[in-house]
Amino acid sequence: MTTLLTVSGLKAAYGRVPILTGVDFAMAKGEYLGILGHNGMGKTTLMRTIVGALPATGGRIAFDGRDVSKLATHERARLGIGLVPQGREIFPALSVHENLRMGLASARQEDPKVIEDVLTDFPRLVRLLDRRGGALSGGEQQLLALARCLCMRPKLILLDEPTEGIQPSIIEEIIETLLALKKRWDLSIIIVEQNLEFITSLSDRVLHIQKGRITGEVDRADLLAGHVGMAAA
Ligand SMILES: Nc1ncnc2c1ncn2[C@@H]1O[C@H](COP(=O)(O)OP(=O)(O)OP(=O)(O)O)[C@@H](O)[C@H]1O
Repeated sequence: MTTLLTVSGLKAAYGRVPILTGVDFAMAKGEYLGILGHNGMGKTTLMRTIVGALPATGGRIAFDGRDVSKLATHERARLGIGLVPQGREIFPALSVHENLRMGLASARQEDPKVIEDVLTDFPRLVRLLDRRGGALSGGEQQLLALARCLCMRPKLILLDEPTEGIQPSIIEEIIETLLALKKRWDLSIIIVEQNLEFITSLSDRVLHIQKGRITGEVDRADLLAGHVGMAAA
């Protein structure tokens, strides 16, 4: 197993209010890691601290063999850490194709062929390339946000609540897309979710976060046996 990400004693706060109180975990290259936790437990804060949108107040983040704790967000993106944020944040006035080009802009190398390559895994987007981002359904926007992130050729994607407000039929399509990506790309993903079925379908392992720290872990065998909810209780 090759380790891709190691988070040690990570702390973060909003002003004087501590939110992450010492997060510890490691993940392997190629792993899909789920993070489950109730509202307000610090899931989004953890994602924001890993990408550098929120400065850590303590601890260390090592990515691909290098300490990235002090690097700026764009430097972490160039090294291969991508975020698909909660709420998706696509550009509503830009077309689907233009949104994908924005993803290219944060890539290590801007190669326009990457968009074509990424689109092979997103047939639904191929039919919508000229449509404005704001005119897409929530599920289509989620697929676009994921495709846009892939255009920067990340090694690690942080997916924050991808199923929020999305129809079940397209949730199924997102699961299939992520499983196809796992086979075709050398990709690792952290999936923050409250949807148990979604997280179980995709994760090799699930961590449970409570009050800003990791308090439990469920492996693949227990996930398949349906024990994930118990760990989150
Ligand atoms: N910008 C902010 N300023 C101050 N407090 C914040 C800010 N963002 C989040 N918080 C607080 O930090 C805590 C953790 O929030 P966070 O968004 O990380 O939780 P979460 O586990 O992702 O929750 P959810 O499932 O509801 O998205 C919450 O108490 C929240 O109110």
